[in-house]
Amino acid sequence: MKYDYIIIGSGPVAIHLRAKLKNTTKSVLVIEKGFWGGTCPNTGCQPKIFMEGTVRPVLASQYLEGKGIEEAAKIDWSSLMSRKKKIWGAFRKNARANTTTEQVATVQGKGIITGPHTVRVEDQEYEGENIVIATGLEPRKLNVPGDEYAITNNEFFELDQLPKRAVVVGGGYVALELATILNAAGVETTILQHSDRLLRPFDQDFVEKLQEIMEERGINFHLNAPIKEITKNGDQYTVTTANGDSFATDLVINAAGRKPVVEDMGLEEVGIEFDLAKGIKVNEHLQTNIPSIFAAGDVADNGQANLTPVAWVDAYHIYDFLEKGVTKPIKYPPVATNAFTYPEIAQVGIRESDMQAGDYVKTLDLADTFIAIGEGDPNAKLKVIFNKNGEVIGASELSINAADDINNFLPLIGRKDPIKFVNDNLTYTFPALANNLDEIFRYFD
Ligand SMILES: Cc1cc2nc3c(=O)[nH]c(=O)nc-3n(C[C@H](O)[C@H](O)[C@H](O)COP(=O)(O)OP(=O)(O)OC[C@H]3O[C@@H](n4cnc5c(N)ncnc54)[C@H](O)[C@@H]3O)c2cc1C
Ligand SMILES: NC(=O)c1ccc[n+]([C@@H]2O[C@H](COP(=O)([O-])OP(=O)(O)OC[C@H]3O[C@@H](n4cnc5c(N)ncnc54)[C@H](O)[C@@H]3O)[C@@H](O)[C@H]2O)c1
Repeated sequence: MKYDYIIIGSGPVAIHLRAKLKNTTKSVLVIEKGFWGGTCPNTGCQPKIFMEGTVRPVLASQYLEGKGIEEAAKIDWSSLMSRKKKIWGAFRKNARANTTTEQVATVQGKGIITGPHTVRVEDQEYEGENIVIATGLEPRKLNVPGDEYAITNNEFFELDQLPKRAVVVGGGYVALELATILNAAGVETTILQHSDRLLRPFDQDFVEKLQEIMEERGINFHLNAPIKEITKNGDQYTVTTANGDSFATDLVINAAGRKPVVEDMGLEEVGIEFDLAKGIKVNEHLQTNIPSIFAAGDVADNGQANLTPVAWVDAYHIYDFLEKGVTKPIKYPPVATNAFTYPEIAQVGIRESDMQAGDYVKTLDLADTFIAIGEGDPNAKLKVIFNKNGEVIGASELSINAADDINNFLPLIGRKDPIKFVNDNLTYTFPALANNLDEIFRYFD
């Protein structure tokens, strides 16, 4: 069978590429070995943000207990999970059928590349004018005895029962987001991070403050604590670190990073260049060293953060390059990112620690703003970084609304005249998060 496009992996890359290809008569085959829709709607962003919908008001009520709220709310895990499973169960059931159209064929199974234009699934070979590898990331093994006892994000969003205690291995996005949910649900939560830093892409002053706030809520952090082994005794586990400390627990979560899905899928045999840690090597059009084979999204070594909107940008570029004849190299817009902790921590552009001579930072204590006072967000802070010409080159935020507020800075990144632009063009609703811009640009200058 012959197609114009074969996409291996049905995640955000495939979703956005096939949406664009709807404008054409090109035939598409999507191959998926696991859940249709990929990581984001099955084991990533979407179940996470769904659970945040309950976690946020519960934590907000804790902060405001005795300050306007009589009794803080509590999470009812079983009704939360049954609502989650109802919504995502239906999604999983229908996702493949919703992908399949007259234009888009679907195959369930593992795609193995056999040549510049061919992909095999079990005994069937498919031919593609273009092949797009969009196989994403998967949890990295812990490489210690007892690794098999640890669950990952793949199982976390299915947990029927909450443990009394949980040990989360890792100190990145997944570790801190899952720890936030567990702690809000009343689980005694311990984070074991092998190095001395958490959440590397973010402003480290804010990360330290976040750690302090999470510790005040009862989350135990152990940095410089690489784990040595996990043992099981009945229903309990013991996690031992190289420092000789041991932690008894009812659940171990491996959140120690994810690796590109590149193995055992024909890359070596066909001669496609890749790196086990960074992913598949691509040029400025996301082509691999075999021009008919592209790689996009998390699995591509595209120099970008592994985020859903980046996967969309990749999909759009492949469409523009192949269907519109656009020859300009891929250009990523400023990519904003946020860890869904409580408070949240967000970043776009450069951080204070990346500043060069002549750059300067303006820091705003958002805790004094009416929204933060009302919502109970005493640690809210914002930093905006400017270069010597006054252009905005970065913003960092720690606040319960950081994920949304950071987006207000996106249109200003790289602007030569941010103050004039804000003054001349933007009159926001008041009071609202965007008034933080007023504070930074109008009252400071
Ligand atoms: C817990 C968690 C939370 C996250 N939260 C956010 C967030 O809040 N915001 C954000 O921007 N990003 C978030 N991410 C990252 C986001 O999920 C990814 O960046 C995004 O899903 C990448 O899309 P993709 O299409 O490249 O790959 P994926 O969505 O990973 O899809 C790859 C698909 O390929 C399939 N596959 C692999 N190998 C084969 C093969 N040989 N044959 C057939 N199919 C194959 C896999 O089964 C998978 O379904 C989160 C990730 C995790 C793990
Ligand atoms: N909110 C979001 O946008 C969001 C949420 C989740 C994931 N993601 C994306 O998915 C990617 C993967 O997330 P992640 O949290 O799995 O990875 P990560 O790279 O963010 O974090 C992995 C963490 O584990 C630590 N670590 C590595 N090996 C370890 C070991 N042996 N023992 C203990 N700790 C160890 C690392 O130092 C790091 O802190 C992220 O980089 C991000 O791009 C995004």
